[in-house]
Amino acid sequence: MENKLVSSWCKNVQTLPESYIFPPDERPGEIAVPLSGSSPIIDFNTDHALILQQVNKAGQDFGYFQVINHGISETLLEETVSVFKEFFNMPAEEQANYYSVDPNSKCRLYTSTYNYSNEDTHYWRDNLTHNCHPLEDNLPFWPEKPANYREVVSAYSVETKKLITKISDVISEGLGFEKGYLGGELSKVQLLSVNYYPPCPDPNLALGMHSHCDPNLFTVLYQGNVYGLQILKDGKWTGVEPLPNAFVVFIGCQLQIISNDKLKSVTHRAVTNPKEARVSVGTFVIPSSDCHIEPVSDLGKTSTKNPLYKAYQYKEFLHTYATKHGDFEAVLQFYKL
Ligand SMILES: O=C(O)CCC(=O)C(=O)O
Ligand SMILES: [Fe+2]
Repeated sequence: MENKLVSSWCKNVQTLPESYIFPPDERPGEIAVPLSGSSPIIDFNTDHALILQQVNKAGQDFGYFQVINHGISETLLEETVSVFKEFFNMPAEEQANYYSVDPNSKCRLYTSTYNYSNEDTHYWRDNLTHNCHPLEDNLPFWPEKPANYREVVSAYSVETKKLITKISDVISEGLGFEKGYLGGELSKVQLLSVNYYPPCPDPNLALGMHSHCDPNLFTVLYQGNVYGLQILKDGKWTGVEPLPNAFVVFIGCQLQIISNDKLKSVTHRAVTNPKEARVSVGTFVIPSSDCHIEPVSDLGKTSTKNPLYKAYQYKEFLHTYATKHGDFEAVLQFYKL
């Protein structure tokens, strides 16, 4: 397929092309929505019991939280974002080497969604996706340019893996499971998904990413310092403020089901802005495709007594999620007992 990346043609464009203008009822409207002042921020360098309590509360009330003092250096975060910016600013001929909409390809560079050719309206974003671990198996498929891509992104993947284990353990403990319960098959895959949102000529008419819940276990997102992320809270789109060096953690659909609705998965999307390119670096923690998923009671040993959802294999969930076009409410209804 022809290279349609927004980053490869948008620099010469002053008005938003028709195919990026959403119908009036789907537009983000005034983008200066109030940022969520009560946004849950959790300091990972504090009392362990307090962290467990805060993670549980945020997962129940908000479906996401921001983590500060997580142990990943500011320098590495800056270097990582700068490598991705360079990647998305390479000449179109270079980018074309990585362009792929094949969901089975080991490294995918595409624009809007995988469904570009059938979309009514396109999203103002490009995306690069590849697996991270084990590094030695996956690294050969990663971009070779910019020259330091593999070195910097390896370091980032290793550090985020450590953070993912910390987060996974506090969520496990907070739910009353033993430490490590959410590791293993439930967290088998670490998928890197980098979004690039170039400055947009008319952010009130366009969207960067569609409204969705993450279908996986949980997601760790570094959104840098440019605003664009919004969550749907009490029926209103609310901004998630970019905090210096913070990670946003989203409770995924699988955690909502495993926790029998104790934790909630929150609907979110991305809007654009006219001035600054925005890079968001998502790491999706994903169960193996054969992984057995069901609501689990305390200590994670037996199925819960009053399960709200029936058991399934993760790959079945993905199939249902696709047939329901990512509508999580409809998917939940499908698995409801
Ligand atoms: O760009 C963002 O802030 C949102 C990214 C996101 O929700 C995702 O990649 O699933
Ligand atoms: Fe997401």
